[in-house]
Amino acid sequence: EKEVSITKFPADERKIIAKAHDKYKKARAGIINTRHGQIHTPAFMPVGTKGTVKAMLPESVQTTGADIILGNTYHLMLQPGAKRVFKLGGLHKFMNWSKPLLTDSGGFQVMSLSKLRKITEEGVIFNSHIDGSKFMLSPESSTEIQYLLGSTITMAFDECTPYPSTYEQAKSSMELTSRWAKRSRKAFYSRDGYGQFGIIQGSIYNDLRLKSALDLIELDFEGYAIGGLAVGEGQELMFKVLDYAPDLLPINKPRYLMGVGKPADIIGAVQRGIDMFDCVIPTRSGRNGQAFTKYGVVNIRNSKYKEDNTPLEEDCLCPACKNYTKAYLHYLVKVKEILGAMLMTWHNLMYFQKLMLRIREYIAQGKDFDFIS
Ligand SMILES: CNc1nc2c(CCc3ccc(C(F)(F)F)cc3)c3[nH]c(N)nc(=O)c3cc2[nH]1
Ligand SMILES: [Zn+2]
Repeated sequence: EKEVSITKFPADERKIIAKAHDKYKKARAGIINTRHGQIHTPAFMPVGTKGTVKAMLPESVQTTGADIILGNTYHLMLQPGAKRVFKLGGLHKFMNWSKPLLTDSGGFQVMSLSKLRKITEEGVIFNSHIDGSKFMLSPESSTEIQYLLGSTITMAFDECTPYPSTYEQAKSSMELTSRWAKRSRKAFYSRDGYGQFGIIQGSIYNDLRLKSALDLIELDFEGYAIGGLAVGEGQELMFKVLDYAPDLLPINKPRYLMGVGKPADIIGAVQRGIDMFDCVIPTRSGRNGQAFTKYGVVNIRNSKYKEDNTPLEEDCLCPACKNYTKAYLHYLVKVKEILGAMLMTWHNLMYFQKLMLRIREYIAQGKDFDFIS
C-alpha cells in the first residue's frame, strides 16, 4: 500500500491509505480538510459562476454529494462587487453555501468574456462586459477580492496560455505566470483551514511545465492546479501532458485540473494522478437538454422521447428519475419550462458525483476502474 496523505491545510493532518493498483499506480483517493469541511478526492466541483449553481438550490447541490463548488471572481467583482459581498457576510452567507468554495483568480474569465483588455506586467486592464467601465485585475487585487469573497481555496493570478502557442509564446507566458504567482503568494492572507493553489502553465512543452512547477513549488502553495489545458488541444494532447505533469507536483498536495471535463477525460486524468475537477458540462449541457446516463448521453429533445414513459435511469435517486419520465422532461425542455433546466441539471450533477464516488471506491479497493464512464 502506498501511503498518500492529501491534505495541506495546517488545520488538520490526515493520513489516507490510498491503494494504488498496478496499472494506474498514480491514481489516489484522499480527503482534503478545510475550515468549511472535508473534500473527498477525486472530487468533481460544480461551477457556480454568479454565486449560484444555475437552476439549483444550494441544498439540492448538497444532496447530489458535492463537497465543494466554484465561485467566480470576475463576475462577482463586477456585480455585486467584492466589498459588498464582504459587507454582507461573504459569499458563503450570501449564497447560503456553508461547505468549501474555490474561486478562480479571474484572468481566464477576463480573456474569455470581456471585450477590451490589455495585459501588462502589473496585471490585466479590461472593460466590464456589463457596462463597459474600466477594471484592473492583478495578483494583488485578485487575491484580495477572493479574500473578501471568503473563499476556502484561493487561486493564484495566472495567464492561461492559449492553444496553440509557439514555444517562445508559451515560455514568456509561463514566466509571467511565475512572477504573478510570487506576487499572489505574497498577497495571500494565510489562515488555518484556508489555502491558496498555484497554477502551472507551459502549454504542451515539458521543459516549460517543469520550470513552471519548480517556480511554484518554491512558493509552497497548499495545492497546485494544472492550467492551460482543456483550451482546444484535444484529449490526446491533454493526456500527453498529463502523462508527466502531475508527477512534477508534490505528491502530498492536491492537484486540480482546471476545466475538465467529460467522464472519459476525468477517468483518464485520475489515472494520471489528478485529484480535483471542474467543468460546466453537467450544468450547461443539462440546461440544453443533454442528460448523462449509463446508456450514454441522452438528447432529451429528440422526438423519440415524446412518449417514452420511462425515467432517464431506473436506478438513479435524483428527483428527475424518481418522479418523472423522459416524455415529461422532453416536453419541459421543448417548451423551455424552468423545471426542465432544474431536473436535467440535478440529474447530471448526481451522475457526475456518482461517477466520482465509484472512482474513489475502486481506488480504495485497489480495483481497476478503466471501464466505468
Ligand atoms: C474549460 N477549460 C478550462 N477552464 C479553465 C480555467 C477556468 C476554470 C473555471 C474556474 C471557475 C469557474 C467559475 F465560473 F465557477 F467561477 C469556471 C471555470 C482556467 N482558470 C485559470 N485561472 N487558469 C487556467 O489555466 C484555466 C484553464 C482552463 N481550461
Ligand atoms: Zn437521475
